[in-house]
Amino acid sequence: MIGRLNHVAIAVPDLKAAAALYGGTLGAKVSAPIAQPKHGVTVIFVELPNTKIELLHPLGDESPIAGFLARNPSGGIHHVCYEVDDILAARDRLKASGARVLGDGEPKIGAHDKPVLFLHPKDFLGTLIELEQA
Ligand SMILES: C[C@@H](C(=O)O)C(=O)SCCNC(=O)CCNC(=O)[C@H](O)C(C)(C)COP(=O)(O)OP(=O)(O)OC[C@H]1O[C@@H](n2cnc3c(N)ncnc32)[C@H](O)[C@@H]1OP(=O)(O)O
Ligand SMILES: [Co+2]
Repeated sequence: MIGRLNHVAIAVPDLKAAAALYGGTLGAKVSAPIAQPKHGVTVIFVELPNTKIELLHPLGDESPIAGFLARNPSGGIHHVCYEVDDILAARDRLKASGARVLGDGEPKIGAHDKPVLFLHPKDFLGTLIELEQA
Protein backbone atom coordinates (compact mmCIF):
# COMPACT_ATOMS: atom_id res chain seq x y z
CA MET A 1 0.00 0.00 0.00
CA ILE A 2 2.66 2.60 0.90
CA GLY A 3 4.79 3.84 -1.96
CA ARG A 4 7.62 6.32 -2.26
CA LEU A 5 9.25 8.06 0.68
CA ASN A 6 8.12 11.65 0.16
CA HIS A 7 10.06 13.25 3.03
CA VAL A 8 11.67 12.88 6.40
CA ALA A 9 10.83 15.73 8.79
CA ILE A 10 13.19 17.09 11.42
CA ALA A 11 11.88 19.39 14.16
CA VAL A 12 14.37 22.19 14.80
CA PRO A 13 14.66 24.82 17.54
CA ASP A 14 16.18 27.45 15.19
CA LEU A 15 15.05 27.48 11.56
CA LYS A 16 17.71 29.93 10.39
CA ALA A 17 20.50 27.88 11.92
CA ALA A 18 19.01 24.69 10.44
CA ALA A 19 18.84 26.26 6.96
CA ALA A 20 22.47 27.35 7.29
CA LEU A 21 23.48 23.84 8.34
CA TYR A 22 21.70 22.11 5.45
CA GLY A 23 22.28 24.85 2.84
CA GLY A 24 25.84 25.69 3.87
CA THR A 25 27.61 22.94 5.81
CA LEU A 26 25.85 20.05 4.05
CA GLY A 27 25.65 21.85 0.71
CA ALA A 28 22.01 21.05 -0.09
CA LYS A 29 19.40 23.07 -1.94
CA VAL A 30 17.06 24.66 0.64
CA SER A 31 13.84 26.62 0.15
CA ALA A 32 12.81 29.80 1.90
CA PRO A 33 10.70 29.30 5.07
CA ILE A 34 7.02 28.62 4.26
CA ALA A 35 4.35 29.22 6.92
CA GLN A 36 1.76 26.42 7.18
CA PRO A 37 -0.72 27.96 9.65
CA LYS A 38 -3.22 25.10 9.32
CA HIS A 39 -0.51 22.68 10.44
CA GLY A 40 1.01 24.90 13.14
CA VAL A 41 4.48 24.80 11.61
CA THR A 42 6.85 26.76 9.43
CA VAL A 43 8.74 24.52 7.00
CA ILE A 44 11.90 24.68 4.93
CA PHE A 45 12.29 22.03 2.25
CA VAL A 46 15.66 20.50 1.54
CA GLU A 47 15.70 19.00 -1.96
CA LEU A 48 17.76 15.84 -2.29
CA PRO A 49 18.10 13.84 -5.50
CA ASN A 50 15.88 11.01 -4.24
CA THR A 51 13.69 12.57 -1.54
CA LYS A 52 13.15 15.67 0.60
CA ILE A 53 13.92 16.70 4.15
CA GLU A 54 11.38 18.94 5.87
CA LEU A 55 12.80 21.23 8.55
CA LEU A 56 9.93 22.06 10.96
CA HIS A 57 9.58 24.83 13.48
CA PRO A 58 6.49 25.54 15.63
CA LEU A 59 4.08 28.24 14.42
CA GLY A 60 1.36 29.64 16.70
CA ASP A 61 0.28 28.71 20.21
CA GLU A 62 -1.05 25.24 19.48
CA SER A 63 1.66 23.74 17.35
CA PRO A 64 1.52 19.91 17.29
CA ILE A 65 5.31 19.84 17.44
CA ALA A 66 5.67 22.00 20.59
CA GLY A 67 5.67 19.02 22.94
CA PHE A 68 8.17 17.13 20.80
CA LEU A 69 10.60 20.06 20.81
CA ALA A 70 10.18 20.53 24.55
CA ARG A 71 11.21 16.88 24.98
CA ASN A 72 13.97 17.16 22.34
CA PRO A 73 15.33 20.68 22.75
CA SER A 74 18.13 20.28 20.23
CA GLY A 75 15.69 18.89 17.66
CA GLY A 76 15.16 15.43 16.22
CA ILE A 77 13.51 13.32 13.54
CA HIS A 78 9.80 14.01 13.86
CA HIS A 79 8.05 11.99 11.12
CA VAL A 80 8.39 10.12 7.86
CA CYS A 81 6.00 10.70 4.97
CA TYR A 82 4.99 7.90 2.64
CA GLU A 83 2.99 8.37 -0.55
CA VAL A 84 -0.21 6.40 -1.11
CA ASP A 85 -2.28 6.15 -4.28
CA ASP A 86 -5.62 6.53 -2.53
CA ILE A 87 -5.50 8.27 0.84
CA LEU A 88 -9.13 7.57 1.78
CA ALA A 89 -8.80 3.86 0.99
CA ALA A 90 -5.52 3.81 2.97
CA ARG A 91 -7.20 5.55 5.92
CA ASP A 92 -10.12 3.16 5.97
CA ARG A 93 -7.89 0.12 5.76
CA LEU A 94 -5.66 1.40 8.58
CA LYS A 95 -8.62 2.26 10.79
CA ALA A 96 -10.07 -1.21 10.22
CA SER A 97 -6.74 -2.68 11.35
CA GLY A 98 -6.99 -0.70 14.60
CA ALA A 99 -4.47 2.06 13.86
CA ARG A 100 -5.24 5.54 15.18
CA VAL A 101 -5.60 8.22 12.53
CA LEU A 102 -4.89 11.59 14.16
CA GLY A 103 -7.16 14.63 14.21
CA ASP A 104 -10.69 14.22 12.88
CA GLY A 105 -9.59 11.59 10.36
CA GLU A 106 -10.22 13.87 7.39
CA PRO A 107 -7.20 14.66 5.21
CA LYS A 108 -5.83 18.21 5.30
CA ILE A 109 -4.00 19.85 2.44
CA GLY A 110 -0.28 19.47 3.18
CA ALA A 111 2.83 21.38 2.28
CA HIS A 112 2.83 20.01 -1.27
CA ASP A 113 -0.83 20.99 -1.87
CA LYS A 114 -1.94 17.37 -1.61
CA PRO A 115 -4.12 15.68 1.04
CA VAL A 116 -2.25 14.33 4.07
CA LEU A 117 -3.06 12.34 7.22
CA PHE A 118 -1.04 11.39 10.29
CA LEU A 119 -0.92 8.06 12.14
CA HIS A 120 -0.24 7.73 15.85
CA PRO A 121 3.44 6.98 16.60
CA LYS A 122 2.53 4.46 19.30
CA ASP A 123 0.84 2.30 16.64
CA PHE A 124 3.89 2.35 14.31
CA LEU A 125 7.01 1.41 16.24
CA GLY A 126 7.37 4.82 17.87
CA THR A 127 7.43 6.66 14.55
CA LEU A 128 4.90 9.31 13.55
CA ILE A 129 3.79 8.54 9.99
CA GLU A 130 2.38 11.04 7.51
CA LEU A 131 0.54 9.71 4.46
CA GLU A 132 0.37 11.90 1.38
CA GLN A 133 -1.84 11.37 -1.65
CA ALA A 134 0.56 10.57 -4.51
C1 LIG B 1 3.12 20.55 6.67
C2 LIG B 1 2.87 19.05 6.77
C3 LIG B 1 3.38 18.34 5.51
O1 LIG B 1 4.46 17.77 5.45
O2 LIG B 1 2.60 18.40 4.53
C4 LIG B 1 3.53 18.49 8.02
O3 LIG B 1 4.35 17.62 8.05
S1 LIG B 1 2.90 19.16 9.48
C5 LIG B 1 3.79 18.36 10.78
C6 LIG B 1 3.22 18.71 12.11
N1 LIG B 1 1.92 18.08 12.29
C7 LIG B 1 1.74 16.95 12.99
O4 LIG B 1 2.67 16.37 13.52
C8 LIG B 1 0.31 16.44 13.09
C9 LIG B 1 0.15 15.15 13.80
N2 LIG B 1 0.78 15.15 15.12
C10 LIG B 1 0.08 15.20 16.27
O5 LIG B 1 -1.13 15.26 16.28
C11 LIG B 1 0.88 15.22 17.55
O6 LIG B 1 2.19 15.68 17.23
C12 LIG B 1 0.95 13.86 18.25
C13 LIG B 1 1.57 12.79 17.36
C14 LIG B 1 -0.45 13.43 18.69
C15 LIG B 1 1.85 14.01 19.47
O7 LIG B 1 1.48 15.14 20.17
P1 LIG B 1 2.11 15.43 21.60
O8 LIG B 1 3.59 15.30 21.55
O9 LIG B 1 1.54 16.73 22.10
O10 LIG B 1 1.40 14.28 22.41
P2 LIG B 1 1.79 13.49 23.68
O11 LIG B 1 2.70 14.30 24.54
O12 LIG B 1 0.50 13.04 24.26
O13 LIG B 1 2.57 12.24 23.10
C16 LIG B 1 2.08 10.95 23.13
C17 LIG B 1 3.26 10.01 23.02
O14 LIG B 1 3.76 10.05 21.68
C18 LIG B 1 5.13 10.38 21.66
N3 LIG B 1 5.40 11.23 20.50
C19 LIG B 1 4.93 12.46 20.28
N4 LIG B 1 5.34 12.94 19.11
C20 LIG B 1 6.11 11.97 18.56
C21 LIG B 1 6.84 11.86 17.36
N5 LIG B 1 6.87 12.85 16.49
N6 LIG B 1 7.51 10.72 17.10
C22 LIG B 1 7.48 9.69 18.01
N7 LIG B 1 6.82 9.74 19.17
C23 LIG B 1 6.14 10.87 19.46
C24 LIG B 1 5.37 11.11 22.96
O15 LIG B 1 6.71 11.02 23.34
C25 LIG B 1 4.45 10.36 23.90
O16 LIG B 1 5.08 9.17 24.30
P3 LIG B 1 5.11 8.69 25.84
O17 LIG B 1 3.67 8.57 26.21
O18 LIG B 1 5.83 7.37 25.78
O19 LIG B 1 5.83 9.76 26.58
CO1 LIG C 1 5.49 16.39 6.76
